[in-house]
Amino acid sequence: MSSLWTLPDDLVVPDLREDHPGPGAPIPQHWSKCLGCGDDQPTGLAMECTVGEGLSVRGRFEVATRFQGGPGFIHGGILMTAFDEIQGFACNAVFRKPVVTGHMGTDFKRPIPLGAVLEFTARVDGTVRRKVYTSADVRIVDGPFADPDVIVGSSHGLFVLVGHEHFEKGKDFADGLPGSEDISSI
Ligand SMILES: CCCCCCCC/C=C\CCCCCCCC(=O)SCCNC(=O)CCNC(=O)[C@H](O)C(C)(C)COP(=O)(O)OP(=O)(O)OC[C@H]1O[C@@H](n2cnc3c(N)ncnc32)[C@H](O)[C@@H]1OP(=O)(O)O
Repeated sequence: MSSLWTLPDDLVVPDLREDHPGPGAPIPQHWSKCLGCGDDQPTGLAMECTVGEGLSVRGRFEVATRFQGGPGFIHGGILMTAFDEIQGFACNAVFRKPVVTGHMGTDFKRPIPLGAVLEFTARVDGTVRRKVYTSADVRIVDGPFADPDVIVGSSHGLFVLVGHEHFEKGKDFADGLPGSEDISSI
C-alpha cells in the first residue's frame, strides 16, 4: 500500500545544519504535556527520541496496557500517534522550526502485542516550499514478538512548516504553556 505515496519531482533534499548534533544525541520533549513525548502527560506515550543518521531521528516507547485496541494488541490510532510524533521530530531536528501534520498514511504490517518495546526511525525525505515529506518505520526490539529485522509498520507524512503564531490561537485552551521546552532549544 505504500506505493500509493509518491514523492514530487521537484523535491529538495536539505543539507544538515553545521551545528546538527551527532547520532545518539538525545532530543528533548518539545512540550511536557504532549501526548507523544511529554513527561507531564500521564496518559501519553512518553516517547524517547534521539538523533539518527543523516536526516533521521529515532524514537522508542513500550506498548502499555492502556494502548490496547483488539485484545492483546496495540490500537492502530496509538501507532499513528507515535508515527506523527517521530516524523514531526524528524522535521524539527532538521529545520529547528515548528511543523504541523498535514497528511499521514500508515501501513500496519504485523500485529503488535502489549508489552512490546517499539523502535521507530523517521527521516526527512525532502521539501517543496513549506511542505516537508517524511517517512518512518517501526520494529519490535524487546518484549513479545521482538525481532529487530522485521518492520511491523511504516508511515509517510507531509508536514508543513509554520510560524510560532500558529500556536497563538491555542493558548487560551492550553493546559499550561511551554516554557523552557521552547522548541528552538532542540
Ligand atoms: C508558542 C508555542 C510553540 C510550540 C511549538 C511546538 C511545535 C513543535 C514542533 C515540532 C515537534 C514535532 C512533534 C509534533 C508532532 C505532532 C504534530 C501534530 O500532530 S500537529 C496537529 C495536527 N495538524 C494540524 O492541526 C494542522 C491543521 N492544519 C493547518 O493548520 C493548515 O491546514 C496548515 C498549517 C497545515 C496549512 O495551512 P496554511 O494556510 O499555512 O498553508 P497552505 O497554503 O494551505 O498549505 C501549504 C502547502 O501545504 C499543502 N498542504 C496543506 N495541507 C495539506 C494536506 N492535508 N495534504 C497535502 N498537502 C497539503 C498545500 O497544498 C500547500 O502546498 P503548495 O506549497 O501550495 O504546493
